[in-house]
Amino acid sequence: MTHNELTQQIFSKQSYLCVGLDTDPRKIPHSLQNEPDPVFAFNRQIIDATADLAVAYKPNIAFYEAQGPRGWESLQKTLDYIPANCFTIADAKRGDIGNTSGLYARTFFDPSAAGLDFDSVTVAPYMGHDSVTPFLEYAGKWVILLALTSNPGSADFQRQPINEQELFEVVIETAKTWAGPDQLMFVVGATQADELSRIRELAPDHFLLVPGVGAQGGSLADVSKRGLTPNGGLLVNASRSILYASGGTDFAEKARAEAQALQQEMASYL
Ligand SMILES: O=c1ccn([C@@H]2O[C@H](COP(=O)(O)O)[C@@H](O)[C@H]2O)c(=O)[nH]1
Repeated sequence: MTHNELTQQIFSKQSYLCVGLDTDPRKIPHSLQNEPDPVFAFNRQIIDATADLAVAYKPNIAFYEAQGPRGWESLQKTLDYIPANCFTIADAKRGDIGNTSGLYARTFFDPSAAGLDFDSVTVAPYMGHDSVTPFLEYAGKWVILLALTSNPGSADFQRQPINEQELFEVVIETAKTWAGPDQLMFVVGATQADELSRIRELAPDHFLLVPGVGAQGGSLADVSKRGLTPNGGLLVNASRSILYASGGTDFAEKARAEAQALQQEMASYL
């Protein structure tokens, strides 16, 4: 999906919601446990309940890898089920020497390899340009680079001063020389909303993927006030607060209600 297509989806759905598919088999309602693939059965109902409210879906790969081959099968079925008008994110946080990154890129972007055809993958910047560029070689695919993450440990390295900047600022400025806003986004945690104005000065045209509203307590209002651009420019993710809004048979209905509350608030900011 291109930058323009994503922007169009945001304005037509009046939403910049990304639903995180962090599906933990231990949290799936009992009513689905006897399904042949409980994870896919759960995801399918979540997608059906939220597809008109969300512009993106983000399966976190850890939840699928932890299930071994069954998990990869659930991931592939889930990805195939996501409607074509929704942007897809493999939240895998990959990055290695170039030769190895090339294989990670193939895994998520080349359907003839592992069967997966994501629009984007999250990548860690720590190993530098040659660990990121193999992902950028796939035309039409996106890298979403970790910049300032939502967790407390983000202070350990990302906030360290370096040449009168903080490390996350150096990451953004440097990575902007590797790819433009049509292929590169940055991850900024919703819990870091205070830094968003500064980040917007550095990256006025890049999409930001913002996880951390809902279970992590980030403020959608603060993120939107500081991060929205005339083109939208944000994908705000919520995972647990939507997926597990109810543990009962009404889980899809309750997930929809959570997603709708976020979408309606987003519409008021657009
Ligand atoms: O800085 C980051 C980067 C990634 N994540 C991921 O987003 C979701 C958040 O889940 P919630 O349940 O809404 O808290 C999860 O997959 C994280 O691994 C992040 O939270 N922060």
